[in-house]
Amino acid sequence: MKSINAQTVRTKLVMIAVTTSTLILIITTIAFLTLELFFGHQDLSKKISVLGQVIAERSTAALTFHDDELLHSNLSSLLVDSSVVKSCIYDEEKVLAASISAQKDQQGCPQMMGTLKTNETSFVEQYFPIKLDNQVIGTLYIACHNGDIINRFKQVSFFAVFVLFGAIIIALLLATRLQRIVTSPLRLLAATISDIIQRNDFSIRANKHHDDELGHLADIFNELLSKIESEHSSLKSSEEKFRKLTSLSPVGIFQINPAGEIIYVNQRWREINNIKHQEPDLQSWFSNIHPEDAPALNKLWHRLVTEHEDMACEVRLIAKNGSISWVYIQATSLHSKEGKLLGFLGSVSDISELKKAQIQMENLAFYDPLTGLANRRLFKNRLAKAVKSVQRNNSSIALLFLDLDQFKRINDTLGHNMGDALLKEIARRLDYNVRENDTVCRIGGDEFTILLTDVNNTNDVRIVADKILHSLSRPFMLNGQEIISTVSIGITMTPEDSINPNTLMKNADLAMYRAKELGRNNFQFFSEDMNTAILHNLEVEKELNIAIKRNQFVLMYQPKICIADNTITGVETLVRWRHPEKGIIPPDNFIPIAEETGQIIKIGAWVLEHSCHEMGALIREGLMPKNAKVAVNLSAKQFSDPNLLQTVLDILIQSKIDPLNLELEITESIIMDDVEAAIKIMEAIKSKGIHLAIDDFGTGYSSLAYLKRFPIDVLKVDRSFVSDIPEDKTDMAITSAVIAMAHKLSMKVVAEGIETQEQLDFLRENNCDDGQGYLLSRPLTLPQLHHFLVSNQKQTKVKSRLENPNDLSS
Ligand SMILES: Nc1nc2c(ncn2[C@@H]2O[C@H](COP(=O)(O)O[C@H]3[C@@H](O)[C@H](n4cnc5c(=O)[nH]c(N)nc54)O[C@@H]3COP(=O)(O)O)[C@@H](O)[C@H]2O)c(=O)[nH]1
Repeated sequence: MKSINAQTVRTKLVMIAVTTSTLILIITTIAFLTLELFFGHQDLSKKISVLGQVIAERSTAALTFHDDELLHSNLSSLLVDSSVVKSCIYDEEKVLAASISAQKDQQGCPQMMGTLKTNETSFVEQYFPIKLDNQVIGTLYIACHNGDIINRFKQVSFFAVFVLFGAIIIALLLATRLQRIVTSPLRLLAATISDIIQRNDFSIRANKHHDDELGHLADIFNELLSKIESEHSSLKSSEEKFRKLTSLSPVGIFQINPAGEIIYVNQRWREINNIKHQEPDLQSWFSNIHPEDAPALNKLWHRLVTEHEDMACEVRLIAKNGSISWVYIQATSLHSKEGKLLGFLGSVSDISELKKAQIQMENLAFYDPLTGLANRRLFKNRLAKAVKSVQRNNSSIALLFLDLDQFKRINDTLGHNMGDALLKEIARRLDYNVRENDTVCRIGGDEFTILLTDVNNTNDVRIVADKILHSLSRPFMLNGQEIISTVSIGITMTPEDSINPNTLMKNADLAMYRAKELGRNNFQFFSEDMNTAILHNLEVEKELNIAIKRNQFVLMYQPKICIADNTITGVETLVRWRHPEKGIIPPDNFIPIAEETGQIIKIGAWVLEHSCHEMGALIREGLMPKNAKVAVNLSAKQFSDPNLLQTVLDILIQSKIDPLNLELEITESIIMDDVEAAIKIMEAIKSKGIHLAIDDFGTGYSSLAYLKRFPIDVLKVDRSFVSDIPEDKTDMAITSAVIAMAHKLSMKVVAEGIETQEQLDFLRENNCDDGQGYLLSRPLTLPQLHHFLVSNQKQTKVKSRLENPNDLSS
């Protein structure tokens, strides 16, 4: 038999209802029957009491007068009542009269008063004192049989049991009916729920039958369903969104359950990991990770799984065909509201392209894209590290600073592509000539640096530098063309020279300049005197500032003479610095410093202004021919100064001379520095009618192709060619060729540094236009020039008179 808890609600309801009703009925019946019994007895007692009192009173006289007959008659009257079984009258002790119902009494009256008490349950007995004047003279005993009461009780009990059973049956029927009222809505609710579950349809609603608590329950249930339905639909739609998003996602998405099994991956994940159809599993996925990246990933993964720490890392995946791709894996743990671990969600992105770009960027950041060598940044980095290690290991390193000689010329004459090809080849040769531990770097343009580590002494470095010079001195074959390129190398050593990377760079740079000064294609070790030179230059710079402010410059004028007729064609202005303590300082001692510091702009303007002013005065005074020219040297910085032309024009206006009276001398090397830009500047100057001269021609590697394009009026043959005439036949040949070539290009030729008559004669024979040199005149101060011009004029007149005695005008 099932326990009550295991019973259905229906059974429970019926059982409870029936049991309750039965119990109530039984209790009620028992109470009723008990009362029935009790009241039966009470009625009987009352009846005996009334009868007893009446008979006791009526027996007083009979007893007083010993009237037995009356006593008997009184007692007999009692027997009229069918319930009275016996009645007796006693005097003090013994029975005086008795009336006994024959059918009902078996024992008769008790003989003695003392034995009157009895335990007889089937009788109701009472004693009544018979009094006379308040004196008990006897006792009336009445015993009634309770058989009627019992009979009645039995009948009532029978009826009650009958009613009880009837009531129980009715209760059972009603309980059955009642349980139906209660359980059928519940059953319908349960059916609705199972329907919803089976059909997974949250739009189904429970029917409400009555407006009672169950109806309310149906309402609440339906309300709950509405909520679930809306949440379900929003869950569905967000799930749908998630599915769509993940299917469209360019990122691979994966989900892992707490047991570590992959339970979801999107299409992109499959594509990235090259797992097309098979069920994805974590182990085989991780087995594709590059062995070098696996430990880091495993560590992070372990932390994710054990400590639920979010992870992100970049790893390489190896495909079946061996190709490698970079992926970025991110993962996080998922928890329920209660904090229970639900699993892990992660993403995988293919970052191969990004990595490629990153590597390229890194390469760009640290390597020279043209040559593939380390760039300045990487070099500085390595130099700083090397210097530190030198300090730790007591070793030595050497820093070589290389600058290609005349690279610009190659670039300009042969084109940038050729220049690039040359740089690449030079880079290759440099790299070839050093050890693997050494660093070769292109720090920009045509400048390279080399870091030689583990150097024992300067001899080691000499050997490398020699190797490099030798290697680069071999001709380069580029695009079928043979190119010669040399390099100047400055070398500094650490810790001897410095342990500061910046100072080392500066040292090497200085040494390289010294190598250039010493004729290029050589190497020089840094020495302290180079630093001394720097300090000297700084001193000069400071003093030049004062000189500019205090007008400490003076001009010298070196006349230019027409070689054919010895007439003055003009002067070249040569600046001097009249130092208050050091005396006259020649331009070579301060112009390069002024050029480097930019002070040349102010000094140059001052020279131009005074030159033009004096020339104007000399022309106006008639000491100079109207077409005479004052030649002013322009430095590189002046030439490229964007304000140059305006400055010159302003000065021409102020000094009131014609542009034709001004000639600007530019060295060949200035022009060759940036040919195209130089041509533009020269054309602008030329367009204003100002003459242009190439100074020091023959030293600056300009080619004929370029010369043709230069808007030049005068070509000044460098002193170095003139000085060896007539000893050096080559110089003579070059000088005559230059004169011829210049004439072909409609240029005038001025020969510089004429010191001997032979030189002058040679130049005259070769049709050189003008000459300049100590033979003709040293540079002169303004008063000296005045004197020179005056005496020259006189000489010219005398000579003219001698040659043309009839000409009165001269
Ligand atoms: N940018 C500027 N440069 C200038 C200026 N003034 C001069 N200079 C340049 O300084 C260099 C040296 O000039 P200087 O010491 O004045 O020497 C000049 C002549 O004195 C010297 N010269 C002339 N004739 C002879 C000679 O027969 N023999 C000989 N040994 N030297 C001689 O040559 C210098 C002039 O040369 P150049 O300019 O090439 O014609 C010099 O390069 C000047 O250009 C200035 O204001 N600005």
